[in-house]
Amino acid sequence: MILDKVNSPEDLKALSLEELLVLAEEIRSEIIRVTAQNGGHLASSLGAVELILALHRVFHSPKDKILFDVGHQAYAHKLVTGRKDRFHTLRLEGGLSGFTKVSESPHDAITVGHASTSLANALGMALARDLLGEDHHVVAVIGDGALTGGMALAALNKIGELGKRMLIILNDNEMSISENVGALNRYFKELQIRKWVQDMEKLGKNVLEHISPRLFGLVDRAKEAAKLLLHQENPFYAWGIRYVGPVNGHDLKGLIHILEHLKELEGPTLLHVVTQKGKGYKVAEADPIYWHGPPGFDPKKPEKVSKGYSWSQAFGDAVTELARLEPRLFVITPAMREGSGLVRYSTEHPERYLDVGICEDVAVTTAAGLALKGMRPIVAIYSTFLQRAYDQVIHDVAIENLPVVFAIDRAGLVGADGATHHGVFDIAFLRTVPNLQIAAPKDALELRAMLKKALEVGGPVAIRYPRDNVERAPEGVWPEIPWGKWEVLKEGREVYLLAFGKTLRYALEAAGEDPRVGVVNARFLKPLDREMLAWLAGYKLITVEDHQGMGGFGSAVLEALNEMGLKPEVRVLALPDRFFEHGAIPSLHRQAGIDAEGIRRALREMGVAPVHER
Ligand SMILES: CC(=O)c1sc(CCOP(=O)(O)OP(=O)(O)O)c(C)[n+]1Cc1cnc(C)nc1N
Ligand SMILES: [Mg+2]
Repeated sequence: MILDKVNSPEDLKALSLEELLVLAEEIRSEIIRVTAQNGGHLASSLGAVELILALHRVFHSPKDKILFDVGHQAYAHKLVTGRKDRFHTLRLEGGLSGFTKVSESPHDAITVGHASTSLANALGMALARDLLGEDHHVVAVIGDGALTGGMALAALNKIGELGKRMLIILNDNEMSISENVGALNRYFKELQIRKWVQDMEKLGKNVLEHISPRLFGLVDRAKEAAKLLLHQENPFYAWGIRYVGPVNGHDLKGLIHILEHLKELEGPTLLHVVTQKGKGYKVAEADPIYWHGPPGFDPKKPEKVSKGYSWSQAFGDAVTELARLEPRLFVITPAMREGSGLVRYSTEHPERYLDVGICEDVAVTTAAGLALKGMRPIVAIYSTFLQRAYDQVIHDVAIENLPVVFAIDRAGLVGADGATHHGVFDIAFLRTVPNLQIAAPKDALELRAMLKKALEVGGPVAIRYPRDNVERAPEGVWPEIPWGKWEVLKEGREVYLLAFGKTLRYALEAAGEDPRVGVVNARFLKPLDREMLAWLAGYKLITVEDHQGMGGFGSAVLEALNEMGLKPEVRVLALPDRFFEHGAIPSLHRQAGIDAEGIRRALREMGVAPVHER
């Protein structure tokens, strides 16, 4: 295999074009093989193979900095930068990250997972390069989806003003996870299909190539110049950035040729590259949405697998029904229609659905605008991505106590996506915000009850639920829920376990039939159920949460007990003050000590050893 000869990007410089083309196919096969075993971002990485080979052929990483936005499309980059022998460990505990990661390789210029950060990072590196008198290239690869993020657009504005030498590669496959959105995306599409460009293309190819390649070359350059000229309305010009393209992102020879030229240019240049998401694997080309991030599959007979009924689907089903009952309901997603379970809702209620693109800040503040006009918006958002809209939650929603519901999905440790995607800070950063209430349902029925009640109680309400499957709740059932009240699931004589969401299952498992150990579904995190807490203070207490310990649920319980002058023995089981890497969720919970075994350990330490151990 050619790949066997590639141990660093420099090895690519010695390969012929034919060898590079063979290598591209070998890399595709390896990406399919390992993603089939481990799961991962298949379609994005297949679409970026030629682009990555061309970049590493032309530039000299790690001296030249090649940044990948989001970093999920960089499997080919990992394979040609000395990690092919570990590639089979992709996204596995202790194995390679599914994204680029500075600590993993000197070729990984940035640690990513969240979108739209590459351009500001690139600007910083270019500024430092020039200040330090260094001479290297800075190249940022950003997808059309990531370019919908405000950070990216704001960085472009600054990059154009400062005029630093750098190359931005817009990897345009017209897809985010779902179909991409936004006016820029529409413009890119138009650029690709602009009639006259197509006609010129056809004319150039069919007629001129036969007459004189030299003349064909001239016309080609003339076309380029004409494009540049006629694209004065091209937004990148407004940003002060040279725009080149669109070019075929799978034409390895053409990419190398154009990159060789562009690397010599001064100032910021954007090369618009058109690729196909899933390129080279029929099922992924046909359905880049499902094959954006499939779980494992049979590479010979790739079929979609159902991952079971998830909390996301339970949420999607609930709001789809709720919208029939509440005409003011409006659901917003920041580019996560599938991930948030909103495909059905978006089909049934298109007029009250909005995908704003990868811009969580816009999602939250758009919801504020809807609420100010009397609507009842729900922002469907992953815990980790809500971090992008923290000020908007405070400034645009909470200060005016607006009725916005935050349906926080992926709350807790999320597994193979790792540290950039774990949703383990939301309780801490939300519970300090006045007016904002926080709840965590124990099952799909309680989720329905909370969503419906949240629309009635008014003010901002966050409802958090984990990345997990859940038992489906019957349609049409909307149970009442005593707002702000916890519920005792099991009586206990000596100690009570206070848990919610996913850790409730561990608490019930640890308590078993032991009459000394009670279990409380502490489903309201703000406000806490102080009345029940005062009663519980007569027992030993263990709080359990899939969240950072600092500022989490346990902290809130300790603060409340202190304010009430109550001093029971309390153990807080939560994540320690460090980041958790990627790995299987049960294993991560075990490491954090928040699973049933961790609870039993705490019970032993409190002198309540499990019955069979006495
Ligand atoms: C991995 C992940 O979490 C991805 S990949 C992706 C689509 C990116 O589209 P792009 O066009 O940039 O790339 P493409 O896949 O090659 O088409 C999204 C929305 N997400 C979720 C997401 C949401 N919001 C933020 C801030 N960051 C991320 N990463
Ligand atoms: Mg894309």
